[in-house]
Amino acid sequence: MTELSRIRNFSIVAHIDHGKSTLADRLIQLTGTVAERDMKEQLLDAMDIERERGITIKANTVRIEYPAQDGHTYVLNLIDTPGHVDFAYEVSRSMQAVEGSLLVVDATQGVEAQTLANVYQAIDANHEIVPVLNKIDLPASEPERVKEQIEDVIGIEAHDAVEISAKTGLGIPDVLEAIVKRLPAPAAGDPGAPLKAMLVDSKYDQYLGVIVIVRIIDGTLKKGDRIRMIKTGGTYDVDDVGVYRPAMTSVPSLGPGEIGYLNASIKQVRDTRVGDTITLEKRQCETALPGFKPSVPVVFCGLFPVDTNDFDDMRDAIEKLALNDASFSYEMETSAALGFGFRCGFLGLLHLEVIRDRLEREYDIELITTAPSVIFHVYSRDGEMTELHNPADMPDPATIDHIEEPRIKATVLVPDEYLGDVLKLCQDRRGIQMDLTYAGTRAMVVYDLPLAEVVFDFYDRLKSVTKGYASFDYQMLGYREDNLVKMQVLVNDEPVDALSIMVHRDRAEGRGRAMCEKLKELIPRHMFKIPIQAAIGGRVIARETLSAMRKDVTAKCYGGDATRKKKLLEKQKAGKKKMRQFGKVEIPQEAFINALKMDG
Ligand SMILES: Nc1nc2c(ncn2[C@@H]2O[C@H](COP(=O)(O)OP(=O)(O)OP(=O)(O)O)[C@@H](O)[C@H]2O)c(=O)[nH]1
Repeated sequence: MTELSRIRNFSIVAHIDHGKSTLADRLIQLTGTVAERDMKEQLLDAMDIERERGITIKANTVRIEYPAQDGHTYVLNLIDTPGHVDFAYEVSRSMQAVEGSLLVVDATQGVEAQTLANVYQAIDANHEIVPVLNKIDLPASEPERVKEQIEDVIGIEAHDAVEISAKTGLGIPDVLEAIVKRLPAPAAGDPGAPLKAMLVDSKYDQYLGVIVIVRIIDGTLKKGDRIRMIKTGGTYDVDDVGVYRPAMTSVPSLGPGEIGYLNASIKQVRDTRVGDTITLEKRQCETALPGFKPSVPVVFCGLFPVDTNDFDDMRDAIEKLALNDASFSYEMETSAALGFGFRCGFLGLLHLEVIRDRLEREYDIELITTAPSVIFHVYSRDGEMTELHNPADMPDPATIDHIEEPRIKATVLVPDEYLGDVLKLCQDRRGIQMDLTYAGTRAMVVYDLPLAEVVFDFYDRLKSVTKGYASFDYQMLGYREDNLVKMQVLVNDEPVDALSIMVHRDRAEGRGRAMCEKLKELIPRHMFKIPIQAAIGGRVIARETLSAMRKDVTAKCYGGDATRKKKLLEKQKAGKKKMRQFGKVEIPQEAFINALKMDG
């Protein structure tokens, strides 16, 4: 057990790409926590998707031993937090487990939307905060300007910010000293008291089962203890207790102030709740840690196998994924158009992408993803509210009194010259401006927006209209009534349920027209004429006609060119695999998503 005054627990908060993972790597490297030859970039980002996209999805932790200038050796526990908005809840939980934060800001970029969102969470958790300006090796870096910006926008002292380059290693020793000198030691706990530990995070290990990250408040945790999770009520025998250095290393026990892992033959991540209190079965602590909210899915979409024969494999894969991701929900869904599949719920769009990628990659299943949607609250005339997860389940409009939709508070930081485009985009998405302020040459715009207008392609559009210079973050505001209707699409007079969406009445015609035009381009011609219509209830509001095909694809290859002909036919065949049959019409997979994209 380490003496409390020699422990520092901290996290690193930053906007995506400002260098959080690179800094963590340097801290680990400089303290010799990992032998030089084992050093690979971004040690903490384990999953492939994380590596490829350079984003941190799941929080990780590492223990570093640092001999400080004062002659004492300190134990530094770093909790790496996810950087993306979808995982804000995990960030807020892991913040509770530490006392301080390094606020990393890219000195060439300055404060961004997620810098703000994350630092406010650190402030909420009463953290001591050390600002760190990264990337000062770059000629474009402006540390002085960014310091001023941190003071103006965030409102914390920044004149003594540590200036570093996580890439070259410049200034890293100063960061270590600042952690020891400027961050507080953990509050005193009683090692003899009944165990009280916070469940910070849990993850699944292929060989070891569920590994739980804990922060000890009071008492001592050791191998052989029988523990109880207060909220879930589960009891387990502890097989191993240890710390990440960053490799898992067993220790005899963990005491107050310490952060480490426990392994207790827990079968699934679902059995653990981030924020739960862990105590001993025999000697329980009197009070649990302050409550936590379970993370609830906010974005829903249907996932269907392209090849209906893959359904059983897909069910197995989804069940496996769900065991280890408590924030992902699913239920079976049958679509007249797409057959058997699943309606799945996610924390946000990135989460959706991650799960879809994993299904396709790790389990080799080709998927059709229907348009993401949100949960609408549908109030019937007799005052009852039902949650609508899928536009296809919309009750008879005659029975509906009104419909409410979730709204968000979106914060966008953007250089001046793109401000006009951002305002237009938000306005187009039914946004209501709440605030507009300036921080240097950047504008900070706050909008009240319907989540439904954001989940689909808002972020892509924002990036494209601002050439990637805008940053974005959001939080839920609650539900509000609006004039919402369900719009259906009919192809060859048959409704395609996977293309049904909820839209604002005033926008229905525009959206309907755009979708019909898109589908006309996306659906290949057939031997017959195909009407494509958008309708609200029984009323058609937009219509296009796809004319009949005149000649087959190989017609223009005259007799001789056999290979070319074969290639064309093969291409056509491959294309077929990705098509779905709707009545007599085949619709290509990409049509389901592309038809819904809203262009400028
Ligand atoms: N020139 C320069 N580049 C850096 C420095 N620090 C990080 N980078 C680069 O910036 C990019 C982003 O760094 P990451 O460490 O992945 O950023 P991050 O904040 O961890 O990103 P997330 O994990 O997605 O939140 C990488 O390409 C790094 O190589 C630095 O000091 N100087």
